[in-house]
Amino acid sequence: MAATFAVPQAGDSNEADRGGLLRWQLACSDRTLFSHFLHLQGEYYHANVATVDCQAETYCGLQTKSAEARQPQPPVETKSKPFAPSKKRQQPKRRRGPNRPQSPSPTPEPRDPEVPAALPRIEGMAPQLTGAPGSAAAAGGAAAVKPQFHHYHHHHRLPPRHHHTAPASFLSKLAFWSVCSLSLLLAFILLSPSSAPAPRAAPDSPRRSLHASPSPAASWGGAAWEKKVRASARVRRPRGHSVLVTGAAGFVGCHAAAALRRRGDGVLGLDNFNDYYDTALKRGRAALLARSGVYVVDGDIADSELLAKLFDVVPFTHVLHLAAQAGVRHALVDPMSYVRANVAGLVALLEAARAANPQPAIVWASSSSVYGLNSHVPFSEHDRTDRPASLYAATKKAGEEIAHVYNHIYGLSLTALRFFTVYGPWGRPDMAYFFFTRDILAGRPITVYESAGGSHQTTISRDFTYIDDIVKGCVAALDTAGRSTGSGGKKRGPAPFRTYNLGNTSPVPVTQLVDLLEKLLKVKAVRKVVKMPRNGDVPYTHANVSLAQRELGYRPSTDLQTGLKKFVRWYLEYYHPDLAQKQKQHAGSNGKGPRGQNGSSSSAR
Ligand SMILES: O=C(O)[C@H]1O[C@H](OP(=O)(O)OP(=O)(O)OC[C@H]2O[C@@H](n3ccc(=O)[nH]c3=O)[C@H](O)[C@@H]2O)[C@H](O)[C@@H](O)[C@H]1O
Repeated sequence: MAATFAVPQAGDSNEADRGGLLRWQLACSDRTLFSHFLHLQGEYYHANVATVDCQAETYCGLQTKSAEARQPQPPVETKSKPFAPSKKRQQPKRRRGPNRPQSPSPTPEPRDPEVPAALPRIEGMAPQLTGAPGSAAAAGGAAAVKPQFHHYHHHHRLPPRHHHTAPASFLSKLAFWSVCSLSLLLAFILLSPSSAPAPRAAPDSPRRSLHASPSPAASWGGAAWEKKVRASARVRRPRGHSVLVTGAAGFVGCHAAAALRRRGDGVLGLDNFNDYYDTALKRGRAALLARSGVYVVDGDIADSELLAKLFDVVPFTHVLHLAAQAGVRHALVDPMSYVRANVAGLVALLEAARAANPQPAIVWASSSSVYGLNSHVPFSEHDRTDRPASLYAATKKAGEEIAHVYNHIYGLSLTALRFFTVYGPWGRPDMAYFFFTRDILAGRPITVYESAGGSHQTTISRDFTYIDDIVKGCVAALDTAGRSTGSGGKKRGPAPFRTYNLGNTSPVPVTQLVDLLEKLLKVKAVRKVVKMPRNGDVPYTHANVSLAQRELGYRPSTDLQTGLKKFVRWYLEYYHPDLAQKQKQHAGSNGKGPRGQNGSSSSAR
């Protein structure tokens, strides 16, 4: 801890400061040194109060305020005999009370013989405590204690004690130092980096700091583990794929892995189960996959050793790379998590893939957000993507460029899919449709953005795309991906490099999304309409999917109302089974009959 304490001095020009008892600054904190301080305070209480009065201040790195500005003073003779607390306590008490000289003297007061006894300790500590090069205390303990200090300290700062009886004076000093100690302790606690509250997400927000959630399954390797990996990746249909799905415990990942597994592809999941949002939801998705025979390895895409091992154990034909740091607005909170996952993580994966033998074809999740400030609608793959509006978008755009490098140099087959606001059962709690549902049910207000004006758009709209349509697009992209051509780390010929929009092609205003949720939940939303802040959001998205239609046979078929109905049904069953039961009964009594447990045809259940 470099701590500087400034005590009003006789020479100070600022009278107001003189009146202050103690001014201090903590440049940084260190528990060890603070504990020294506490220890020294203990010494103070054991020692003669008047004697150690100055000494204790010096221990703490107390400096006269504006010390450098004051006139040079005659040097003070200090002895450097070793500190001997017990001896010190035995020494005769210093004069105090009415007998002590009262008037401030312009000449230095000779140091009390008791004071030097403590100086060696002060000398060793002061530089540490003050840390201010050239400061009086930093220059060396006792010499830094200037004569006026004593004058002011004894005659101005605590004048009343001179008129008290000895016990009263002792008590007042005790009280004074107690207050000082408590203030310092409080300041230490507040300013200590370790105890300072970590940046937290807003209350009830699913977002938290991004850390892989600890799990007993987080270790990997060994014969049993390899057996599980092989079994999960085993292909069960003729000409089926063996697919490594990264982000398999994520929203799109779990649906896609389940769909691939259903048709007999070999699927191995990989996920680091980070706590960007509720890890229980991720574990729930992984548990569903486990029931259908898909093992999700608990590991990080940035773990090159793990990736090499996986490619060593399984000759994957494909990688569906969906692991990423998602969310547009969260990039304001934790920008580095986007760089780590979407840039460094992607490179780690591509490195492993290019070194693998055989090289897999890679299909990966880019985003509609790469269109950024593009105003040419509907967004086509040929439109500009060089004006991202968020760091999330920028990292996805960077990913597209990085992918091109690996295609160009190593012959990796690469397909980027630009997803447009995907929603559905088992969705992401950080997305608006999800937390709007949660907040509407809880009776909490929701913030609905409206256009900030100035653009040709008047309402904020999204091309909301249902999860089943996205999964179909992913599977089609895997099925049509040409082979990677590299081997032994060298390109052997040109390999496919593709980019597709996967959207719904019909943008819906966010206000209409809320209308639909109100209807489905049978609860009126408390809307707080605000101008869209500059948080990375764009006012409007609309996919042109003609390329995906032509080359992948992609045809989105779920409108927002139908998709939201499936989402709401799942949400209620998952979070509010009692409410779901009531709705079912209500629907039954209206002659509609009970519905299935989950409306998603590609349900991961
Ligand atoms: O397709 C993408 O590329 C991205 O889609 C998704 O981003 P978005 O389209 O922004 O979805 P989402 O957050 O659900 O906000 C929806 C709407 O609600 C508005 N919105 C949002 C919050 C709020 O409090 N109020 C509000 O009106 C908001 O202004 C917006 O108009 C993915 O999260 C992202 O990872 C990425 O994949």
